[in-house]
Amino acid sequence: MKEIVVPSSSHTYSVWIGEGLLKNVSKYLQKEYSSIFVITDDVVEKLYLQTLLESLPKVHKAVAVVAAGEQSKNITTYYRLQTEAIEAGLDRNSLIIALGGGVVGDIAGFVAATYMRGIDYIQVPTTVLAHDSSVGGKVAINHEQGKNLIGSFYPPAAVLYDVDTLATLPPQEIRSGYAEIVKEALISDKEAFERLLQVNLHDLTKEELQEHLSFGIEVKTAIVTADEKEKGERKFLNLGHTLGHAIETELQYQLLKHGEAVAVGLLFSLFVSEDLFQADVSFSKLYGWLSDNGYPLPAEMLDPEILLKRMKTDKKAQAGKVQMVLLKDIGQPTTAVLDDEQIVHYIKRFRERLVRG
Ligand SMILES: NC(=O)c1ccc[n+]([C@@H]2O[C@H](COP(=O)([O-])OP(=O)(O)OC[C@H]3O[C@@H](n4cnc5c(N)ncnc54)[C@H](O)[C@@H]3O)[C@@H](O)[C@H]2O)c1
Ligand SMILES: O=C(O)C(=O)C[C@@H](O)[C@H](O)[C@H](O)COP(=O)(O)O
Ligand SMILES: [Zn+2]
Repeated sequence: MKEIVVPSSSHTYSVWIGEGLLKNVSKYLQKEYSSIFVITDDVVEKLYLQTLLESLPKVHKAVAVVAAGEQSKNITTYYRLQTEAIEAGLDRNSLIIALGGGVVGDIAGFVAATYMRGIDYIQVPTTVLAHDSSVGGKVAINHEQGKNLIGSFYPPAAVLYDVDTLATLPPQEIRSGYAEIVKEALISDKEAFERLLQVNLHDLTKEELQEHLSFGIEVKTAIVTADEKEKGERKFLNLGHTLGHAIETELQYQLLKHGEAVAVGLLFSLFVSEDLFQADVSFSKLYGWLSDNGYPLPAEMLDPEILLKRMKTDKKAQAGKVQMVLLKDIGQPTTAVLDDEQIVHYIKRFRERLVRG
C-alpha cells in the first residue's frame, strides 16, 4: 500500500493506493461518523457497491445512484442528491463517500461542499482518470454553457484508490485516463514523457499502471500543494483543457470521453507551442502515440469559430480573451493569452494537419 500525503489550506489528507482497499474502508476512516451517504453511478453500483457497504462501520447508511456518464454532472442531479441527503437525515457529522469515476467524484464532492455548508467526504476512485479528479479538491457540476462552471475547492478527508477495481474498465476508459497521465508528464518531466510513449495501452501490466497512477498523483500533489486555488501554476494542470472542454461541451458530452477530448487538446497545445515558441515539443511523437493507441482525432468536429466561442467560457479566460497553457519545452509549461484571430488561425491549421495525417 502506498500513501501520498496532500497538504491543503483546511487540512492534510492521505491518498492510499493499492490492492484490496475496498474491503477495508473502515480501517482508513479517521473518525466516527453519525451516518454515511454513498453516492455512486449505476454501472459502478453493480460492480462495487456491495463490497464497499460490507466494509463500512455499523452506522446508519443510505445510497444514492446517478446515471453513469457526464450528463449527470448537472444542477438537476445535484439538487436531487441534496434532497436525498436531507431525507436520509444526514447531519454535520455525516460522511459522504464518492464511489466511482470523476463524474461521481466531482458531483458528490460538490454536494459535500455545500450540504449544511460543508461536511466530510471521501473519494473512492474507480477509473484511471480519477487519479486526477480525486486529488486536489476541485469539485463541480457543469452548466449548459460550459464545463465545471459551478463549483468549489473542497478537498476530501481521504482518497482510497483500490486498483483492483480498474480491472473492469473498458479500453476507452483506460485511454481517457491515460490522457491525463500524459498531461502530467508533459508539464513536469521529459524523461517520464518519453517512457510513457513506449507504453502500449492494449498491453499494459498491472505494475506499469500502478507506477503511472502514482506518478500522476505525485505530479498533481506537488502542484496543488504549491497553488491550491489556481492563482498561478495550478493552471498548468489545465494543459489541453481549453480546447478539450470546448469540444466536450460542443458535443454535449457525447462521442468523446473527457480524457479523449483532452488528448485532442494536448495535441493542439503542442501544435501551437511549436509554432509560437519555434520549439520541438514532440507534436509528431504524441500524434503517433495517440493514433497507435486508438485515440479518436476527428478533424471534422474542429469548427474554429464555434470552438473559439466555447473556449471563451473557460475559467482561465482573461478580459474576453482565451488563455492557453503551452509548453516552452517538455516539463516547462507556461501560459499565453491569444487573440481571437490567432485561435481561429491555429484551429484551422491544426485541422488541416489532422486531415493530412
Ligand atoms: N476535479 C478534478 O480535478 C478533475 C480532474 C479530471 C477530470 N475531472 C472530471 O472527471 C470526469 C471524468 O471522469 P471519468 O473519466 O472517471 O468519468 P466517469 O466518472 O463518467 O467514468 C467513466 C465511465 O466508467 C464507468 N466506470 C467507473 N468505474 C468503473 C470500473 N471500475 N469498471 C467499469 N466501469 C467503470 C462509469 O460508470 C462511467 O460510465 C469529468 O467530468 C471531468 O471533468 C475532474
Ligand atoms: O486539478 C486541476 O486543476 C485540473 O485542471 C485537472 C483537470 O484534469 C480537470 O479536468 C479539472 O476538472 C479541470 O478544471 P477546470 O477548472 O478547468 O474546470
Ligand atoms: Zn481533466
